[in-house]
Amino acid sequence: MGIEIKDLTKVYGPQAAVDHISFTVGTGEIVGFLGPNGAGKSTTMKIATCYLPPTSGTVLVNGFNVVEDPKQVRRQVGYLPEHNPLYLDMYVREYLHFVGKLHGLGGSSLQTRTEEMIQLCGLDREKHKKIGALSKGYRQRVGLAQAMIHDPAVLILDEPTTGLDPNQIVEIRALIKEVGQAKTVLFSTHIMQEVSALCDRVLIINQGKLVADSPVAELKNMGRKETRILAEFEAEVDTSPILTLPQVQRIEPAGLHKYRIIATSGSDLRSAIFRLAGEQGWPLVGLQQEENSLEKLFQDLTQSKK
Ligand SMILES: Nc1ncnc2c1ncn2[C@@H]1O[C@H](COP(=O)(O)OP(=O)(O)OP(=O)(O)O)[C@@H](O)[C@H]1O
Repeated sequence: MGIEIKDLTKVYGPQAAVDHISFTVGTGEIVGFLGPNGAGKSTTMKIATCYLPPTSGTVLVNGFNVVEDPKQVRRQVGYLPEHNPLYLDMYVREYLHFVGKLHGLGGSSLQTRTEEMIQLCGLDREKHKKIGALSKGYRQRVGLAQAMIHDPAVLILDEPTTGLDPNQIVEIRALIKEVGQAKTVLFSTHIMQEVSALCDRVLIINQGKLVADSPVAELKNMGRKETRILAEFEAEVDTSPILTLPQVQRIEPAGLHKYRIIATSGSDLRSAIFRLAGEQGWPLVGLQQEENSLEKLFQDLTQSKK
């Protein structure tokens, strides 16, 4: 079931911050939500977590409608908002207890869930501190712990790694990956490597409109009219026999003893080139199919519409 969004629009005055978007996030999927500043990511996430009403369209979270059944939606969903508002004067454990109680937990299940979240989110060493005394990374962990305390099936995380140092980024990503094995996760980010590292699928939104919804691997080949293979040799070689391979269009120099072989789209010529190198006695040391960079693709999809 996961998240089902159909023809969602949110209008602020004259501006359509979200403009007729539709997508689904299936159970057990981790999906990255990308877009430039002001594209409509947070607005979409706030609607899916019942913090904002939609102007029109339908949003279902695990089958429950955000407008008709917000109580059920809140039970199904854990939300880490962009600015992660926390009560800085509360102690970590006290705060998690407080949030757990808001979700209707009590007695031993409240104690157990709080301890589980402290362990899962790596908060054990910091659990006796006030939230105000924690570093940004640890506050983010508290934010994740509060989002998961009621064991929701769906997690919606708005820029969960923004402002963290590289070590903390790696740790929070690992945590998302771990919890994502059992839950549906939609998270927004500006970091392309994060999408490659974490996601099954990526959504790109620009000026309120969805401009891509695709598996990460497919996205890397999107818009590509040709296949490019980078071949590296130990010494200079006469590459003209490569031009006789079917589908090869041209060869360009790409550095010392390196050549970029350009072929028609969809053809993977690596094994043919490997065989040819053996026949010709070429000292081949590297053979690699080049992918689109996600950064470039993101620019293409989000700048052309401005
Ligand atoms: N309460 C509001 N009133 C008026 N306009 C708003 C309001 N909230 C958001 N907007 C506008 O809606 C658009 C989408 O904003 P949103 O916060 O959803 O973008 P975003 O993709 O999350 O951006 P960022 O990456 O910068 O967080 C922006 O132009 C923003 O100024």
